Amino acid sequence: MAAAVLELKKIERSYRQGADRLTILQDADFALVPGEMVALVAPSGAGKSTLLHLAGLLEAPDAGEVVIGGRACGRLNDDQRTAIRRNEIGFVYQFHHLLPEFTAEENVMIPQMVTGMAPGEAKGRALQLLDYLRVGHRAGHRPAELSGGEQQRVAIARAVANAPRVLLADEPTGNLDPVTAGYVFDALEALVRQSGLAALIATHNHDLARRMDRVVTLEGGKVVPFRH
Ligand SMILES: Nc1ncnc2c1ncn2[C@@H]1O[C@H](COP(=O)(O)OP(=O)(O)OP(=O)(O)O)[C@@H](O)[C@H]1O
Repeated sequence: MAAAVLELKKIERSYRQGADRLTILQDADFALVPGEMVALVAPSGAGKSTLLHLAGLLEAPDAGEVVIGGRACGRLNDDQRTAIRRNEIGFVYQFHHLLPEFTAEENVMIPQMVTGMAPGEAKGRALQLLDYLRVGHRAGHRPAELSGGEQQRVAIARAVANAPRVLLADEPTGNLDPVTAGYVFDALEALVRQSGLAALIATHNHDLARRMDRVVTLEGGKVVPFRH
């Protein structure tokens, strides 16, 4: 089996709630290998977003280690974590979070230019990705002029613009009607399969979850296989 691109090792995470502590993750382990698509299905409030934030270095665990591409991230400083987040991790959220004043193409160019890529090259890759996700014909439009499904496909293109190793998605089709959700998921799946990216996708949609390689859930603070 290929080496994991994302590993969570003995992760602990709890939140203070008034006088109490709410334990979300306790001794949680998880690993994701290249080319793998894993669904994270758990009830609301179970800690899906927390797990994705920890995996994406947006939050730090209370204990345990997040390892990305073989590199333990716990002792890295903010700049080093930001660099890993920019280059190795792509995020897709339930709401697209595209920049409203910029076109679809520009939204996909910006993260590339932040890492120093020349505008011409960034534009070429943006158009290629938008075409691949079947929104190339909408490249010159601003987010408000796009449908929900188109917005999410642009958000996916943006998330993979820097060719990350890991894609983390939090309910990426949660705002869409079932048919549009299916189309957006088709595009996401094709991209993951074609690029060898590893994806962890939180979803409430069991039909989409079944199409992934594995389905996991959160139980007793641990990541465990989902059983029907
Ligand atoms: N910063 C915080 N401070 C205190 N409690 C928090 C914080 N973030 C999350 N929580 C609590 O931790 C629990 C898990 O939250 P999380 O957002 O990870 O759940 P989720 O499984 O993603 O839920 P949903 O499906 O509704 O998005 C919730 O009970 C939430 O209220």
